[in-house]
Amino acid sequence: MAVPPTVCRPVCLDDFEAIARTKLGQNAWDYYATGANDMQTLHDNREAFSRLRLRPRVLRDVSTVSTKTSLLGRSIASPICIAPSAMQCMADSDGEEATAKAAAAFDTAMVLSTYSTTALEQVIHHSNGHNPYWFQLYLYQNRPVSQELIQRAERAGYQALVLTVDTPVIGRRLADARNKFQLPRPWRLANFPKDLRIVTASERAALLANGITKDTPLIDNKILSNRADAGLTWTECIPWLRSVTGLPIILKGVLTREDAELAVLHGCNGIIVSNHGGRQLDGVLAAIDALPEVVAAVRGQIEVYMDGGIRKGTDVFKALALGAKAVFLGRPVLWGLAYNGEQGVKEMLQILHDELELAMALCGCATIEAITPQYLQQTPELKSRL
Ligand SMILES: Cc1cc2nc3c(=O)[nH]c(=O)nc-3n(C[C@H](O)[C@H](O)[C@H](O)COP(=O)(O)O)c2cc1C
Ligand SMILES: CCCCC(=O)C(=O)O
Repeated sequence: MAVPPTVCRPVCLDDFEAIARTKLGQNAWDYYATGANDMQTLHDNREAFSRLRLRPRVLRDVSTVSTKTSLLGRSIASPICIAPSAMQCMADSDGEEATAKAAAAFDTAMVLSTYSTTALEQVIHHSNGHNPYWFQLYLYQNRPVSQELIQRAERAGYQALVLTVDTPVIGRRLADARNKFQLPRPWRLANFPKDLRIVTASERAALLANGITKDTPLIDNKILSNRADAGLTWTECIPWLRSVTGLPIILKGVLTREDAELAVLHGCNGIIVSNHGGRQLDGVLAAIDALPEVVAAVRGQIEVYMDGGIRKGTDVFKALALGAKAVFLGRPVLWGLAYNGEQGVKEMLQILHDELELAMALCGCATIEAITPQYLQQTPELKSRL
């Protein structure tokens, strides 16, 4: 992982991480890099990819390799997309705007976090007129606040809502607790008013009575978890969403066949198989290990994507071979931003794209559609998951 100090031009995604480590302060680095509790799942997300072995075919014409694909019917240049990650301005002052420009330059999809440090209207402004922007949602007990956010996202032109379902409460991130993590000024959660108006007047009074103000550390004091609705259920939340929006609904954070079947049953339009980058329930299985059972459960009825631990072109290839329509990147985008803003994210995407093309050529796949489970060694462990 360590990059020699003389190397200033990253050549792989781990190089971006090593450089970002030298550029970010402890507060931001720990918030971005670490996971929940013992960080077992954070580690497994990557380790599980290395357990999958490729099974290449030869003498296939790979003189031209195309990574073109589509998301919910909209074409994109590559299946490598950008996951929602909060508070990107800590990595680079242009934050989410820099990321949005990089996504547009690559003609790929970006999901914007509810907790962005740039207002959602400002971010989509950088679209190339074609590449998909989706808005990630946390739902609040105070539903009018959520409804207003949804309507703003719709008005601004976001084409889908990504409802994160693995975060009814925030995971226990030890480094953030030790640092008493707080979003440094001048950054703020830009999709919300400056004060605590997101909660109702009586909730606000209760928070203030408990000594919680807008200056209290963010993660540790449960302001955000107080705001988020831990009471969401299939039968209430999805119909409510449907009643307030016509946008496609993607569920992010599904890891089991049971929930995948429920997602189809409740009319969701897609699933992102994810364990939130190991930041929520520590000890859950690696995202890539959960992918096959979710793909099998939905039986092609809706699109399935995945995120968690993607750092190499062969990781992307393996995820596609196991049935993901596309993959999403969390931390690598933050490392690209910390390295060199918009340019850094572009460089990071270019390297991963080139690595994917290389993996496709060396496996004998000229198109994304050609990538199937046959390109993976069928170990007993993998067979048990397929
Ligand atoms: C710093 C950080 C902030 C994140 N913020 C959000 C968020 O606001 N909403 C969300 O649904 N997921 C969030 N995630 C999870 C990512 O969307 C994604 O699931 C995860 O980072 C993928 O793993 P990777 O970092 O190994 O690529 C965040 C992840 C990180 C690292
Ligand atoms: C404060 C929690 C919201 C951002 C998030 O989802 C994350 O940090 O993983």
